[in-house]
Amino acid sequence: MSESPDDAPKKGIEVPLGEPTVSVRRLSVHYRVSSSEVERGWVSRRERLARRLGWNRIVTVRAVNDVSFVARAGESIGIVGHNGSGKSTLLRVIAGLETPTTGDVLATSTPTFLGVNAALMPELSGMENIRLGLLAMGHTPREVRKIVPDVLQLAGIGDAIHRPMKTYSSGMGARLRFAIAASDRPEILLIDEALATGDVASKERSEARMAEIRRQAGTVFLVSHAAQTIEEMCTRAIWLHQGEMILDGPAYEVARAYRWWAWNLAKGEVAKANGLLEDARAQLRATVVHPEDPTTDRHISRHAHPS
Ligand SMILES: Nc1ncnc2c1ncn2[C@@H]1O[C@H](COP(=O)(O)OP(=O)(O)OP(=O)(O)O)[C@@H](O)[C@H]1O
Repeated sequence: MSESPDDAPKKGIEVPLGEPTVSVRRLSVHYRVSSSEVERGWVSRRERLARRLGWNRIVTVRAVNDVSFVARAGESIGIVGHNGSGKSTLLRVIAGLETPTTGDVLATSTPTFLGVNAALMPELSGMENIRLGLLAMGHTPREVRKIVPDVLQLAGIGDAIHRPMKTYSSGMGARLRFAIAASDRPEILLIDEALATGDVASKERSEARMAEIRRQAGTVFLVSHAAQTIEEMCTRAIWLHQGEMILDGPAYEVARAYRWWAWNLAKGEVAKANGLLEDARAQLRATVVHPEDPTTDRHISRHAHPS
């Protein structure tokens, strides 16, 4: 963890809140996997012994565990947490790419998902990928011609746009994917780490586009390990830890709490870090809004999952 604690008070981004767009209700995603596949996280003594003896048991990984919240138009929500905390799984369920074990997600429109591995073709040039991507998003060839200059400007990768994508750096690829997905100014945009690799200029363009989506009463979700990215780009943040929601609040507050916890953990101050987790949980319990409350989701009718 390269980040250090920053105690300077931050103002954060403030936006007027609109109607609910996404409601996540008591969502859990549990995977049943062979014990030898579980590499990360805590392993019991019994499990260690079983592995040493070569026994293979089926264990449950609680990737997301009983998470609830309501997102509103005009919000950009950062999802922050350590490796394996459930960030990508949560985003995939909101995108409708994965079915939850229990709970559900309601959304006012189908979210646009922008993953690090969004399917672009490495052999084709950036320009060809833009055209194909836009056609795949349902645009007509005439619309594609109109939209391409906007995507090129947002991607900002110059002449490299005519080179095969397999020659791009991960940052260039990420910017291109963001530019294609954001060209639609979707009502609900889900981004998985794609912005973390950009340089300063591209980050500013991405930030401006996210602000524009927010102004048009859209909702943006951004998954990142980097508390700073979340703080700079989001209005609100959710901290996940081992699948559990630890804190939900203004991005600068959550980013600061997360950073302080991660810093203590990195310094080996485990007891202090555990205490900070407990404090954050207590704060969440004191502020939580229950999505079961009919007033919070009365405007949400369509299920996020196409099936
Ligand atoms: N398809 C799967 N089958 C089994 N376990 C999975 C699967 N997908 C994710 N997991 C497990 O679920 C947990 C959460 O994974 P997830 O990728 O959502 O975390 P993350 O916070 O996005 O991690 P990272 O920051 O490392 O990308 C991890 O323990 C992971 O190993």
